[in-house]
Amino acid sequence: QFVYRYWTNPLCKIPAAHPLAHFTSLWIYYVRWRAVENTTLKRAHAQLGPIVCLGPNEVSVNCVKGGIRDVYAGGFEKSNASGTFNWYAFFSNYGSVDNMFSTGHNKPHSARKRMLSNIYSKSVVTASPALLAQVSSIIYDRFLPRLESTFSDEDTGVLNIYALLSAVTMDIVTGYIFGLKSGSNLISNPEQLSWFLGLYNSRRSFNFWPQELPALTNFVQKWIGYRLVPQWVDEANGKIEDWTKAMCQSAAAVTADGVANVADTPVVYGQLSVVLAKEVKKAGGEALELDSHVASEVLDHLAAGFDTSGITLTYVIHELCRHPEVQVRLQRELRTLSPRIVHSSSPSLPDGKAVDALPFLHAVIWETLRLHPAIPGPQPRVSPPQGCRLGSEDNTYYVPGGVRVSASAGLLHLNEDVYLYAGEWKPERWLDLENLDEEKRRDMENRWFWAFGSGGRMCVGSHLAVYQMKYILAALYSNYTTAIVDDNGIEQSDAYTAPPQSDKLLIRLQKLNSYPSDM
Ligand code: HEM
Repeated sequence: QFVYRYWTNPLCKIPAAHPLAHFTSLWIYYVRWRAVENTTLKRAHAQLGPIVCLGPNEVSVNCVKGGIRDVYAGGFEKSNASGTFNWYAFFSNYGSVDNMFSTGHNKPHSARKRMLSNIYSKSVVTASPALLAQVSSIIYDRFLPRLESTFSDEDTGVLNIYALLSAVTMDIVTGYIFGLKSGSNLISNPEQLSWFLGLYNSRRSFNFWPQELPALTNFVQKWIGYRLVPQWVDEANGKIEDWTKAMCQSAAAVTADGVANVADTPVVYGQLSVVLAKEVKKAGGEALELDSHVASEVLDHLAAGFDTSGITLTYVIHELCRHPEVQVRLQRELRTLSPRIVHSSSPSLPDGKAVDALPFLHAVIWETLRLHPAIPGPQPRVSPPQGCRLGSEDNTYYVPGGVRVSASAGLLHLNEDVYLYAGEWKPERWLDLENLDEEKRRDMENRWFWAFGSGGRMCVGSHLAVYQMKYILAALYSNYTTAIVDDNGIEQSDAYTAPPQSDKLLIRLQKLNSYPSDM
């Protein structure tokens, strides 16, 4: 039967990433358990080409045509038809309450996405008076004073910038979701920041069992009484859920009292709770249910939003420290902003459009998203019931329905034909793109650039992410020069979301105005 299954499986024609891959999934599970999946896939694609077989029911693709264009723009679902496989179900909250990200099937997913996409669109984000007021307050009243305070520390100007960036991005994202009054203030509360990061980061190494083998994980716990995931991980999740619900309740109270200050507008929470309330009413549901649905959705946004943006900013800063000449060029560009983002300008910020239009700031962020994507790992989908053909133009293979298919930004971004010297950080590659041949430009900018994914499940928060990252970097480098103090363990973790292995980057700030030539 084993041999029969092998010969009748169409995937056995696809080059195998390992001699066992055509026969069993054990090999790829072992790779995932050891947390070496990204490295393993990189090697496999380099040796075997743009499509490789990872198991009897699984392939990885690393091309645009016959790859991400068909799978992601083609609307492959996250869940199989029977609903027994959905890798993203792990991201539901409050005891399996789904959100947009965790929803397996496309129809309910698009209904939820329609409720939210307008408030995260580029036009709304760049023109939002509430967001501008929130970012102004967070930058001038929290972030710049926190940076300044490092000069009264014993180790003058030295700080773990990764932790602070997690705090700024969380404060901005929760500010937009819940309003400034109800959102977090992790920048000014170092104890709350360590409490939150402790809970959030400690769970990572336990993702494998519940995410890859949820049925086995439940079975072992129920029938053998052994927990593959320790109880304290559930408790940590519970505390993060309670923290989020408290922010929801505060935003509801602020709304009920009438929002007095534009910065306190709970933009996302406000819209979502109104639209979902209508849905629940139509379906005849309970108020309690509504609260959990709203909370599950916004918890996913705040987690997705702070983590990925904080990781990206950490690598921008690390690269800028390693390339002081690029840092000087960026600082020179930031001096053209009006007003400049220095303390004396408070509370005015330059217009979002002006910050967005700075070409060099854009280039350093884009090059970092390319070389150090915050989500470099595979994004699994399921082939449609009728099957499909995948692989590069001259070499395509039939893939039957129900097969796990994925692509990875960390691999697509290393294509030397599209990004010359792909392994090097070269922000200048993003400048003067209009001088490039149209096809080449589209390859670089759209087709192969995949930091935010593509298709219907693409990142809904990409414009908010870019908006906040630009303001944060502009504020930092308008005031300081940065240098590395300790970057041991800065290499990205081999994971779906990939923070620095050490969870830290120690840098030293030097005030810019101490350099007359920089003024
Ligand atoms: C540099 C920052 C960011 C990066 C690199 C990033 C990347 C991504 C990627 C690659 C996906 C698709 C993942 C998959 O399908 O496996 C995604 C989805 C998503 N992201 Fe982001 N993201 C960022 C910031 C944000 C922010 C600020 C938010 C806040 C709202 C956010 C919210 C979401 C949500 C809700 C989804 C699910 C979308 C859907 O299911 O349709 N992300 N993100």
